[in-house]
Amino acid sequence: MSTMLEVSGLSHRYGSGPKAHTAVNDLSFTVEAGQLASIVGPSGCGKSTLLRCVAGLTPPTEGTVSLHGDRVNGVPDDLAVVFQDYSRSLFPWLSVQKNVEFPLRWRQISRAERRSRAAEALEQVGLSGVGGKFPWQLSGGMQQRVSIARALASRPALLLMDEPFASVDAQTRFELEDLTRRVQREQGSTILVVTHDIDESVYLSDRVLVLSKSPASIVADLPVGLPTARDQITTRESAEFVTLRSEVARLLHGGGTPEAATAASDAAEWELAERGSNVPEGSKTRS
Ligand SMILES: Nc1ncnc2c1ncn2[C@@H]1O[C@H](COP(=O)(O)OP(=O)(O)OP(=O)(O)O)[C@@H](O)[C@H]1O
Repeated sequence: MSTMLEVSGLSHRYGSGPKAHTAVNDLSFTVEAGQLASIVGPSGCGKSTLLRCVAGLTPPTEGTVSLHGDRVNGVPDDLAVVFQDYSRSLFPWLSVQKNVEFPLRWRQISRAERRSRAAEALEQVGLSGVGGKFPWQLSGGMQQRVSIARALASRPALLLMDEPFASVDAQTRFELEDLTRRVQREQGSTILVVTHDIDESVYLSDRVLVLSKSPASIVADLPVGLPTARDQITTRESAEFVTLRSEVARLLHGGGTPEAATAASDAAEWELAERGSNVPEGSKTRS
C-alpha cells in the first residue's frame, strides 16, 4: 500500500497574541491508499479545522499536508469534500445531473465525458433515473447521495467527509454508511471521515483516529479488525464491535473503567439524540 495522505506536525492557531486560540496541536498521521479512516473527537476539539487544513481551505500555522507526495497549498484538483449540510451544498436551480457535473466544468473534460461520469456516479449511489429531477424534489437522504455522487464523479484521490450523515434519519444514515463502504471497496477510494458518532466511526472504518479535547492532538490510532463485509445488525452486536466502541468512548472521555466507558458511550449516543441526530430508536432508552 502507498501513502495517500500525510499530515506532519500540523498545528493551527486562530488569531494572534494573547487572544490566539490553538485549535489543532502538532498532529501527525498518514492514510494509506484505499483506506477508510475516521476521526472522532469531542465537540469543538478542532476536527473541522483539521479537515479544512487537509482540504487546503485553511493554511496550517505550522506543519504540512501532502497528498500522494505533493505538498497541499490550496485545494488540490483531485480532492473532494462531502459536507453535512447537503441542502446548502447542492444548487436548487440545477438538475441533479447538472449538480453532479458541475465541478467537472472547470476541468478540461468534454461535455460527453461529463455526462457519462455523472451518470456513472449516480448509478454508484443508487440514483440512476433521477438525473432530470431537482434536488428539492428528493428526500434528504437522496440529496446527500447526490452530494456523494458529485464527489465521486471527479474521481478524487482523497474523499473527505465532514459529519456526512448527521442530518439524515437513522435508517438513511445506516444506508449511507453501507453505501460509503461499498463505494470504498468497489472504487478503491481513500476516504477520511470526521464524525461525532463513536459507533459510526467503528462501523465505517479500517482505522479510527481518536482526538483529544481542544487543542486536538491524537490520543489513539486504532485499527478496526472487523470483517470487511459488515452488517448493521450483526456487526454492531459482535463482541469485537462492542469492545472497540467502548475503547473509543473510554479514550474520548479520558480513560476510566469499562463501566465508565459504557456510560460514556451511552452518554455520547444521548448527546447525538439531543442534537436531533440519528441514534436508532431502540438505543435511546436509558437503563
Ligand atoms: N474562524 C475561527 N476563528 C476563531 N476560532 C475558531 C474559528 N473556527 C473555529 N474556531 C475555534 O477553534 C476550535 C475548534 O473548532 P472546530 O470547528 O475545528 O472544532 P470541531 O471539533 O469541528 O467542532 P464541532 O465538533 O462542534 O463541529 C473551537 O474552539 C472554535 O471555537
